[in-house]
Amino acid sequence: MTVMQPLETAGCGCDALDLPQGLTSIAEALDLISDWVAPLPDMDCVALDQAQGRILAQAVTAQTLTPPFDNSAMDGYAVRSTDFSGPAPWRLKVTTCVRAGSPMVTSVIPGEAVQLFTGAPLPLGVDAVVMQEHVTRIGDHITLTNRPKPKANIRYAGEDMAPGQQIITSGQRLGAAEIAVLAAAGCSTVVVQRRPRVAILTTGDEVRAPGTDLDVSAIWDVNAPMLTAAIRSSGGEVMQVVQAGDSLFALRDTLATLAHQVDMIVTTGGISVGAADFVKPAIEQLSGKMAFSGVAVKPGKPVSFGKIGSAYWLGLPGNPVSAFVTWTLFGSRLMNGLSKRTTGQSKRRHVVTAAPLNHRTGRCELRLATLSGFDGLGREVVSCPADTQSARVSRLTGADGLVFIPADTDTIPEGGLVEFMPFKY
Ligand SMILES: Nc1nc2c(c(=O)[nH]1)N[C@H]1C(S)=C(S)[C@@H](COP(=O)(O)OP(=O)(O)OC[C@H]3O[C@@H](n4cnc5c(N)ncnc54)[C@H](O)[C@@H]3O)O[C@H]1N2
Ligand code: MOO
Repeated sequence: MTVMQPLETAGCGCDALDLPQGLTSIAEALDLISDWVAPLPDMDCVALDQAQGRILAQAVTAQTLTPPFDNSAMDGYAVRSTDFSGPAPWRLKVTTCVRAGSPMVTSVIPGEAVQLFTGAPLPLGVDAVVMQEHVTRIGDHITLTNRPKPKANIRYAGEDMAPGQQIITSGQRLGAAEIAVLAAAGCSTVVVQRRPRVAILTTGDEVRAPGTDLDVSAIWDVNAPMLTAAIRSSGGEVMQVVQAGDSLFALRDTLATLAHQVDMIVTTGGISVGAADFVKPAIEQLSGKMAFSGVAVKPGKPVSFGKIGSAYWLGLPGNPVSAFVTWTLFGSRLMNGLSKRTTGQSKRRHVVTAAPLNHRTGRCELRLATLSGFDGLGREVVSCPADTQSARVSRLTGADGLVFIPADTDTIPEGGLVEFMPFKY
């Protein structure tokens, strides 16, 4: 067994004092998001078949026994273990047959057995079920050569869930497993957190909607479709997707309008130091508040977070890989905070590298990584084919997650230990 060191919470190294001035460390930025975000108070009551992906708002307690009655776990014969004294073989008379969904047979007397199908209610007086493969049946008699163990192949009432038992805590995201538990407990509806309402605002005079013709120096909008998908899969409701040019006044007015309509605005682009980067000046004109402006992360250095009125604002860089990485890191923290999600969040874990990784010190680098199996010591191995290029979107497919190369590390040798954050969890 390999024992790895525990992960440091601020293990990316980007909080070191000698690192880029004015940038917030990753750990501090994540803490600021958690500190600033107040969970949405509203809840919805939804039918169980509409609950997938929603966050449970109230713990659920079993109201009844599950299973509701003692029943057979096998197709076979219900018997009384007291009938098996003396030497084998033993011969019993089969009096009747009970199927799943049939009424219970009330009595089985010594020397008799009842044929049961899986799920059929157990008759009174029996204490074991013998699989039909383990008996010889001739006419209405069965012969057994092995003594049945008491309680064999019986599912007892309440052995799965008992009244008063908490079966699922609040804050869980409902997937197939949780929905199975709720269905077994007889819940037809559940109380879930309201989905965070999100607006996406992409900036850039050069950005065009996919499907339109590109004139000279124009590019298609990658960020809006990508973020629409990412926000929906983190449980958000995309209310508006707006494409704005690089104009301070247009951005200011659009942000002001959106801030009244949604819980959260995600912008992309226009937050660096260029003369046409107007997102922060627009927020300043709206008297917005800034929690952090720039993080010691590569890619994604300009990522920023604050509030415009009552709406949260997450400002992602324009480069699509930077926007993807910073959404993965910070956007999901924000969504989880808004929807009170408490469990199942992306867990960073240790893996080892398939080849040496070189890195320019200064910012913690999040490099796209592909899981490639296990080494001879049973440790999970990742490959990071190339350093992160914030505009090379094609590398996103095939990546399983992000490897953290600490800010102050210039080389990680082959087989070196690194933190890995999976995209799917
Ligand atoms: N002098 C400096 N220049 C830059 C710095 C710096 O520190 N000093 N930082 C660089 C880094 S790092 C990043 S990241 C970018 C971030 O800039 P912005 O967030 O202001 O983004 P834009 O300049 O608006 O766009 C960057 C890039 O991305 C393309 N883009 C924008 N939106 C989209 C979209 N929706 N879909 C696809 N591509 C998009 C845009 O055309 C630009 O090529 O700044 C560096 N510069
Ligand atoms: O911080 Mo930027 O995302 O490296 O290109």
